[in-house]
Amino acid sequence: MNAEEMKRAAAARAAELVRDGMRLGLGTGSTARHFVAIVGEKVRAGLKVVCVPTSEATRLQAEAEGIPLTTLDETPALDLTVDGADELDDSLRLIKGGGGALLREKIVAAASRRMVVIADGSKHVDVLGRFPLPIEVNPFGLRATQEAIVQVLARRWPSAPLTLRRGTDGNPYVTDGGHFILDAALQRIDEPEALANDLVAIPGVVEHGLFLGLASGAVIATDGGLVELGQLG
Ligand SMILES: O=C(CO)[C@H](O)[C@H](O)COP(=O)(O)O
Repeated sequence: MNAEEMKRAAAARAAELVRDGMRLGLGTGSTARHFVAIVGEKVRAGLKVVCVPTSEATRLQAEAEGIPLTTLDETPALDLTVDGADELDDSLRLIKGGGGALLREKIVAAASRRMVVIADGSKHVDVLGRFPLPIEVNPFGLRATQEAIVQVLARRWPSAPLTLRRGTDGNPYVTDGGHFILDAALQRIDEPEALANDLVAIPGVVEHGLFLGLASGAVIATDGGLVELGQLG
């Protein structure tokens, strides 16, 4: 299987969890895109669901698929969210935000009774951190917030690069919420809970890409077949 086939296979397994009447969170990224497409096929075949997209990109795709959408204001509790990840470990701790949608992804995951991660095997790691950790910040006071983050990181990572994410036009990348993203190249995060606590305490940090205690299960597509972690049902 090539990478796209693996993503599709993981998405198809997660789509088997979808039942009539469910309230779904729809993730963001190239793997979640397969899930949204499969849900679209099921909706056109008669499935009744309402969905909350985790980004404007996913909203556009879901609308094009004819998937009925709702908001967390109308529907504050969801049954299941299916989303991709940039990294996941055996304890279902994640790094997310490579696609820039971490804030809405985390809000939607936290509003869901279950979150199932879909990924290809390259995302499954022993220790989080090789993927740079996205940290979403308010543009106001960027420099001060950046320096505060550097100070916090310096306790464990004295020289970790912290880079302002830029778009293809060279300008700072702006999230759906109007924020910027700083990517922290940490290589290895041995205590993600401690780092998460430190980051949320910094004024100006809107959210970070450590998803801890949110995922209940995962479907990982490998050359040897699908591997399931945690609880899917
Ligand atoms: O967190 C995300 C977007 O903010 C994505 O879920 C993550 O980047 C994985 O994307 P892909 O499936 O394209 O590898």
